Amino acid sequence: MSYIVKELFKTLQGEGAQAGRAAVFCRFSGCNLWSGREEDRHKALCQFCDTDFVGTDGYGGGKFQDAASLAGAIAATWGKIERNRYVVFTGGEPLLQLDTALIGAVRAVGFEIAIETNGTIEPPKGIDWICVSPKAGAPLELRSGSELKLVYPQVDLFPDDLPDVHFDQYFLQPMDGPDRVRNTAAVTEFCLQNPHWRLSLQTHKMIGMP
Ligand SMILES: C[S@@+](CC[C@H](N)C(=O)[O-])C[C@H]1O[C@@H](n2cnc3c(N)ncnc32)[C@H](O)[C@@H]1O
Ligand SMILES: Nc1nc2[nH]cc(C(=O)O)c2c(=O)[nH]1
Ligand code: SF4
Ligand SMILES: [Mg+2]
Repeated sequence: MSYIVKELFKTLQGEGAQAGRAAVFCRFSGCNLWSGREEDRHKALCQFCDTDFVGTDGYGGGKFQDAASLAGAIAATWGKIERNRYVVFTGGEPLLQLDTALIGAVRAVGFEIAIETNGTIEPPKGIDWICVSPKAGAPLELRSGSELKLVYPQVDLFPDDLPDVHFDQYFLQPMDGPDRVRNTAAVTEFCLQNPHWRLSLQTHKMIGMP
């Protein structure tokens, strides 16, 4: 299977429980909840996306013919350090492309594997860290995993509206955009009143990391 990748870069995980950890981010192109075109945003199911995932023109992006070649590019992006190898598959929606072949290929070169997903697609086996970020109006197929990271506020999707979910950790992430400051204050207050939820800040944006 070939893989269409928007960008491939080394950074620090900016969000959630693994924030601050060095990682290679493999951003797959394409999403099932928005075309990625601005002219479509107003009619998309997910309308608040902060990411360009269209095409293959980002840093390290491209079409990779097979799992071995993409795993090789991920390993080259990480560099020679052997310890704590960590790759985060994201997008776009990574579960449109991530498969057992790629999971096996990156594990074979020593990587711990994480995913950032909107929770609408069942993942293949073998992922070490599953971060699910539900979207209002989209079916939530994935109801368990390592962390649930809910962008807040979303119309018609409140933290306690998520029935029958079983995650190890629960995060609220202020929606970035014109109301970021107000949204951050709202998340802070919500977490003070509901202490099983924790604040997730997009720290990479604060320190100028991709
Ligand atoms: C760009 S998405 C890609 C992965 C997957 N499609 C998803 O939605 O989880 C990566 C993370 O950024 C979050 N995100 C997207 N737009 C955001 C925004 N405007 N403010 C805060 N977080 C945002 C998503 O909810 C998700 O947790
Ligand atoms: N540094 C950094 N951390 C991230 N955590 C989730 C991200 C994403 O876009 O999936 C992301 C990202 O784009 N950059
Ligand atoms: S589901 Fe994720 S990648 Fe798709 S539009 Fe929403 S935030 Fe962006
Ligand atoms: Mg991002």
